Amino acid sequence: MKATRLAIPDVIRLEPRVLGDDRGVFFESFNQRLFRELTGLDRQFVQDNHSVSARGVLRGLHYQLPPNPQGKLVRVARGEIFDVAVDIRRGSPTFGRWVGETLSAENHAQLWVPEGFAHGFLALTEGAEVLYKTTDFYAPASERCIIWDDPEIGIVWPSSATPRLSPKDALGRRLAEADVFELA
Ligand SMILES: Cc1cn([C@H]2C[C@H](O)[C@@H](COP(=O)(O)OP(=O)(O)O[C@H]3O[C@H](C)C(=O)[C@H](O)[C@H]3O)O2)c(=O)[nH]c1=O
Repeated sequence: MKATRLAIPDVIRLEPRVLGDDRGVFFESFNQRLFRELTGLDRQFVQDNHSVSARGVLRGLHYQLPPNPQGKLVRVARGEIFDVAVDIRRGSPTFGRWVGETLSAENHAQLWVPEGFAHGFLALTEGAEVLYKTTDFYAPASERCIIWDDPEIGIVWPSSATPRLSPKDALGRRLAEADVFELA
């Protein structure tokens, strides 16, 4: 497993060791000890999520506020997504900045999105299957949404096509009006 801290260092790209033989491949998609050794984080994951998206679907930018903030460990089992994390911790030197990584079934890459970040992805292939672990349970009352194309954030999505959004996501707030985290 390899860990790479991105331009916002709290967001980490992880790449598992892939073992191939004449039958196919095997890799440990999650290992608590390795995760702790590579990230220095001691997180317990309590929920696994699985979504399937048509090409052009954009889910996000979502987050849960305290008392139910969620760290997410995201990977792709089929197809490809552009996965984005936005720092929404007021007081952070990278507040309002974003990082994005291409995650795919082929590259096996994963993204650790910490609590305090909004998360979203654009499905780049038909039927993109995204699996992710979360560090707290789903809490709709704590959930918030920031609009995907907020000019203040300026995410450069890898498609000029208008994405397919849920009604909820289409009504996402701009960062300037959103409830955000306060960096301790
Ligand atoms: C997130 C979640 C949703 N649901 C129910 C609520 C709705 O009836 C249905 C679809 O929910 P939603 O439209 O919020 O799903 P996504 O748009 O994929 O939301 C997720 O997408 C972005 C990328 C995220 O980072 C979050 O994990 C999450 O917000 O599943 C549950 O029952 N449990 C859950 O944990």
